Amino acid sequence: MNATVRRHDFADRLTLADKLAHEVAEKLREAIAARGHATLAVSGGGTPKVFFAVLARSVLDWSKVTVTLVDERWVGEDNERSNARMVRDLLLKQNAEQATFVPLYENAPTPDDALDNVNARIDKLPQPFDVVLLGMGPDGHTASFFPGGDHLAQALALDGTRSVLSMRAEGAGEPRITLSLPRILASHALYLHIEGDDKKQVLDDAIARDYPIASVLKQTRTPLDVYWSP
Ligand SMILES: O=C(O)[C@H](O)[C@@H](O)[C@H](O)[C@H](O)COP(=O)(O)O
Repeated sequence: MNATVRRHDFADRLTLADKLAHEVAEKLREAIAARGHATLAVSGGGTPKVFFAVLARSVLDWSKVTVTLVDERWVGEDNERSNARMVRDLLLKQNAEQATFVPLYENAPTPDDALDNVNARIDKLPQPFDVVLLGMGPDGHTASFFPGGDHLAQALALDGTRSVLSMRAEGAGEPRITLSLPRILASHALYLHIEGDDKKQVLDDAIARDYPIASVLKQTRTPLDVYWSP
């Protein structure tokens, strides 16, 4: 049996960004109304940039929202590849400036040196998250679940107990730190945001080719909403 997967296709990326921001903002408002607080875990990379800019303008009580990352490249915020830098530059602006940000990176030589600290930081956040947003690479990775990753099996183990793991892989560039699959699936709402025909094809092929994203498609814990535009 596979996850419940709902596909939402849009004519262009701006329409997608608008609809997804509207949906996510509503989930955050509902969480605040129900629990007094909301948690949002976002992905890095290039795809979410427009969506972040739209979401940042959403009207809600951002002072009650905690934002963290699904994964991070092990670089400081002075590096253009830092996902934290992108989140600060694009999402934590305008109304969303009031949100609290919990980064995965800290100033340590390797993700392994910081792993206990980062795990403790993430474990302090409410579980489940209210909203988790995933992206996907052309190689079928999501979060930092890269094909051939050194901790891929541990990260994908549904009975794993660590929230955060380090990851090194040929396709990853620098060492990474990533939430585990069970920590990602512990979410009231789970989205995959992808753009382009190439990524649509990768997603369609994912289970047959056993790409890492297939682990999200095959689990039965958490329904997945896929937002796609050309
Ligand atoms: O830090 C990262 O690289 C991400 O969190 C990663 O999982 C991303 O979502 C995909 O690589 C897609 O990246 P693009 O949107 O740049 O294609």
